[in-house]
Amino acid sequence: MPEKRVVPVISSLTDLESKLSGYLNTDTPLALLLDYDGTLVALADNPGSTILTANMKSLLNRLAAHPQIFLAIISGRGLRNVQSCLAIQGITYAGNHGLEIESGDGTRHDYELPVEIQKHYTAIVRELTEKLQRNGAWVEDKKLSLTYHYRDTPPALVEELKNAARHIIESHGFRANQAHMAVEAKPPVNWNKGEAALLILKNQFGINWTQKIKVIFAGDDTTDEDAMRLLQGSGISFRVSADPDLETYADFRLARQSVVEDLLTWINNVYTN
Ligand SMILES: O=P(O)(O)OC[C@H]1O[C@H](O[C@H]2O[C@H](CO)[C@@H](O)[C@H](O)[C@H]2O)[C@H](O)[C@@H](O)[C@@H]1O
Repeated sequence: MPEKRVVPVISSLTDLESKLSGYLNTDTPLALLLDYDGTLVALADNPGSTILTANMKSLLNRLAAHPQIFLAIISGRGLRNVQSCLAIQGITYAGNHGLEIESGDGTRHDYELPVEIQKHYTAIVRELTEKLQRNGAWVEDKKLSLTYHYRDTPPALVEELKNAARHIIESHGFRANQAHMAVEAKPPVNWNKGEAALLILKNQFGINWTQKIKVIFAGDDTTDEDAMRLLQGSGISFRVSADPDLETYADFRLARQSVVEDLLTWINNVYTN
């Protein structure tokens, strides 16, 4: 059973070139799996205000177009939402922490939530909205999972609202995950970003994908740890965090979100030089 631990940090392109020298080569295909918020874009005040920089967009488009690179985005956002944020055609997207997946050719995989769980979801949205959508906090209803945001809540009220939200979520049997200035409510099913990543890789490369490809995953949040855990030993994963004491299932820590640009630049350099 893998365990979380403090891992080496990467702070620059030079670091990547030295610490991962030889991991990638032009003869071996690469599956590049990436989270969105806090990874491809800096966190913003509101989910509608994230900015994908021109250089990141250009790097992602170049990587997506490379014949040896398979690109998938695995996000906590709703599927259509994250697709519209990136607007890159022909790649695979997973939304709602992997509950809904659409590949580049339009093939879908939708995790069927049992009716009982769907009823609880509706009840959580109603209860959170009625009781706790106040003092700047709000409910992002993504139809399969939700995010309770409290970024604009006065600090003195945060603990109270957060605890009350967790209580409502858990009283309906849902999982409450701490996220960035938010609590994510996820259905109690054995499906997460890690399971979604494995399914995407199997569908794209077959059951023996570990023998055919290199895999890189990057994410910044607690929900990304599921992918880091399940990919341990079969790929290399990176957790974006400024915390030197952070314990993670990833292989490396990226010191800040801007180092993701270095990661994409490094991959682009390997495959295009
Ligand atoms: O899995 P991700 O792609 O990282 O999505 C995780 C959640 O991201 C969004 O919330 C977070 O980012 C917002 C914009 O930067 C920020 O305002 C908020 O405080 C963060 O929690 C998104 O709104 C959620 O739906 C995603 O689950």
